[in-house]
Amino acid sequence: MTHEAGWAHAPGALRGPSWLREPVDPNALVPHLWSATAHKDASGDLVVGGVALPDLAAEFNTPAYVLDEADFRARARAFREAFAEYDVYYAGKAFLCTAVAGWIAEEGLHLDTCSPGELTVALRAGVDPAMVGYHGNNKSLPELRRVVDAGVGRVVVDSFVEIERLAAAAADLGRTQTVMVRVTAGVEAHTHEYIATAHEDQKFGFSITSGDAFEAVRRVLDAEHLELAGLHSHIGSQIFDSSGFEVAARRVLALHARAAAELGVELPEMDLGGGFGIAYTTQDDPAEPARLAAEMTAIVEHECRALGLARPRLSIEPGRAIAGPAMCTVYTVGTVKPVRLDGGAVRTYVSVDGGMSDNIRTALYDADYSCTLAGRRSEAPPVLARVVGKHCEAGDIVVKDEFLPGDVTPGDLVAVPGTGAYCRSMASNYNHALRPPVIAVRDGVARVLVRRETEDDLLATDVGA
Ligand SMILES: Cc1ncc(COP(=O)(O)O)c(C=O)c1O
Ligand SMILES: N[C@@H](CCCC[NH3+])C(=O)O
Repeated sequence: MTHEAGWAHAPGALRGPSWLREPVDPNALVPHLWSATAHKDASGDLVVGGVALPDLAAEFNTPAYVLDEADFRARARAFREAFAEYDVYYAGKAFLCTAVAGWIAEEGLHLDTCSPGELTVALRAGVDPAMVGYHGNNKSLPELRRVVDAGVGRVVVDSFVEIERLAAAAADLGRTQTVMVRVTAGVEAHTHEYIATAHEDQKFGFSITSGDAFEAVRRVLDAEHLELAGLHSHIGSQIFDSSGFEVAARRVLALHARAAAELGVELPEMDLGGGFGIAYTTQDDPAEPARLAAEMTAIVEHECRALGLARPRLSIEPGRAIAGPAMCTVYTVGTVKPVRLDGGAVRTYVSVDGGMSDNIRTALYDADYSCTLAGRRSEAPPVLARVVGKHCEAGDIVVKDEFLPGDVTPGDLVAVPGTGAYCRSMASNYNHALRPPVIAVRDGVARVLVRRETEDDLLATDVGA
């Protein structure tokens, strides 16, 4: 059923951004935006992992993050299999909890961490420390001592002072620590400025252009208790094609070649980072891991041949592409407010019981999301809606533009797909909001991985008057 002649297309009606289309069937899902097990049943209930979201909402309340375990595992496995000759590090910053760290280990992936808290979760889950990587642009000496002491497989260094600290920590503990040097390859990733990381004017890595990266290689090689494995480059996030990786690989391998020529060392490893994009809306068309693997491998092989280098062992660090599509957030609608704009068009503001505290990405990166009614069918003509939260900010927007049935009403459930990456992990207690639980669903069973916060949790850190 289409709604080309529907309410939303009445003269003066808002049409939204040019890429946004009215749903062909508002009672169906756009499959590539949802986790693999998600579908709508005959009554319009959204079912994920065999669990109907109205049942889940009744048991666990809303808002709630719903994690499709089979989908998460399948994506992790797809990366591991497509990049079988690589080490695949799941970037835990996207979403991490003890259960998920365990799934990553069970699926045979490495785990990338970048804070003491993430490392704690990995160790608590029983992940082999040798399978863990450690990142960060400001690691303290006590932090590095702990990392070395834990036996973390590799540390990616990001500054000269850190090389000194890490060497001191390793010497002190009588260990040899494997190290990667993070370099900025000078690539402009076509993504939001705040999530691009390989251009020169930002905080991460050693610049190849300025010579700092070569100097860092020299210093790590000179440090008695450090073992240099290779170079690391992460060009940014939500990247859809391999052209940025191609330029980065070429520049990083040129530095491998310089190290071989001038310092006499062939570096055995290279990491091309994460950043693989996912579909948040119908405008996004991400590449499959197999295609990415083939393209990236071809690039590296070609460059190595041209430079006369043996191909280094490769690694990557996908986060979003594994966790993102595996999760959705379910909310309850609290109010519906048609707002008449200049020119007479109407935007329907649908307020839900969460917002920027459980998904900051719309406010922070101007990110686009989509959504659907999750608890009933509707034949009402669609209206252009904006799904907003309950925080004290006009920018508290979850979904900027989406067509929802015109009869959307308080009490309806609304689900937003693609919230597995950087939503729970960047959630806050703004306005003393309680961070929502993460509920794993699989084969008809729902289980809590992270429980909902309580007001007692909030008060626990407030020591009182
Ligand atoms: C060093 C590093 N590796 C991996 C990632 C994961 O990126 P993504 O979740 O976009 O794959 C990030 C985050 O951007 C990162 O900074
Ligand atoms: N947090 C960002 C990506 C950058 C994270 C890691 N460097 C996002 O939500 O897209």
